[in-house]
Amino acid sequence: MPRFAANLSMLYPELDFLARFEAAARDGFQAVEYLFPYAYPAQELAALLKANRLQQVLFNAPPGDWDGGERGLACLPGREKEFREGVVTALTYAQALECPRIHVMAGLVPAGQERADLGGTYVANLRWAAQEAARRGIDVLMEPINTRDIPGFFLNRQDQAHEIVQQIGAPNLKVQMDLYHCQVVEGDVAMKIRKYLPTGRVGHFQIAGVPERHEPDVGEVNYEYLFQVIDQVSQQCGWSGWVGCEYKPRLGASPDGTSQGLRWFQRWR
Ligand SMILES: O=C(O)C(=O)[C@@H](O)CO
Ligand SMILES: [Mg+2]
Repeated sequence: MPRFAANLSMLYPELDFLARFEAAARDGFQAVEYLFPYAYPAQELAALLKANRLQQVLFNAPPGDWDGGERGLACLPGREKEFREGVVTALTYAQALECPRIHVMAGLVPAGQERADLGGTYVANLRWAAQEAARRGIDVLMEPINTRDIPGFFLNRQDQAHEIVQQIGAPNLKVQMDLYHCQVVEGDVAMKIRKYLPTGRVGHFQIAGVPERHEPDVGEVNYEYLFQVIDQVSQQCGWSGWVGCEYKPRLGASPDGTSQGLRWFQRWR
């Protein structure tokens, strides 16, 4: 049965970030993920996880100047030092939070540069990150993201990501398969789950309704069907990861809006 993690960067927007842990636990989640932990001491977050009996299953490495529009450093020539420092910071947090994986965002193709010019930097950075993470028993994830949400994002397709994972050949380098982005960019989602999950190269799923990125029971994708596909294929291949609920509640920040939108979660909690 798929196991679901609450994405605390998107869910519970009506609450302060630190209050979202308790809300997620109250709604029946046993795990959480979110973008960044760095605004808080790791020990404070670790205590919150423990108090609410939650596992941390994913967060992102520092992405560069997020407020300035950057979305990762991994593909950017000339930013290698900052990339490495960020990965070390992320791994230090991951150890303190007992989190088994970090997501390293690829970054935006800089104006005036071609995607093809950035592949070497991306591969070299990921290879380095995977080696560093392996020494600590942590997985490094790369996520294809659609360019409607993040114009200019370097990595967009599942096949691109899997090709790079195979090229680098590090067992702890995996793909974060966000089914929302997958549907927006390429479709044929169930067949892609069937194709890629048995390879052992999928480290994590994320979900959201398409196209508004609301609850999974809102929109054009039949997630009940996809959850059964994940369940069947996982049983066949022994996959035991998490599915991150990375969506914007359709009731927005109205009081209790996230909890009201969790009707779809009743039978999975
Ligand atoms: O945008 C997504 O999708 C994510 O999973 C984030 O980690 C990256 O912005
Ligand atoms: Mg995602």
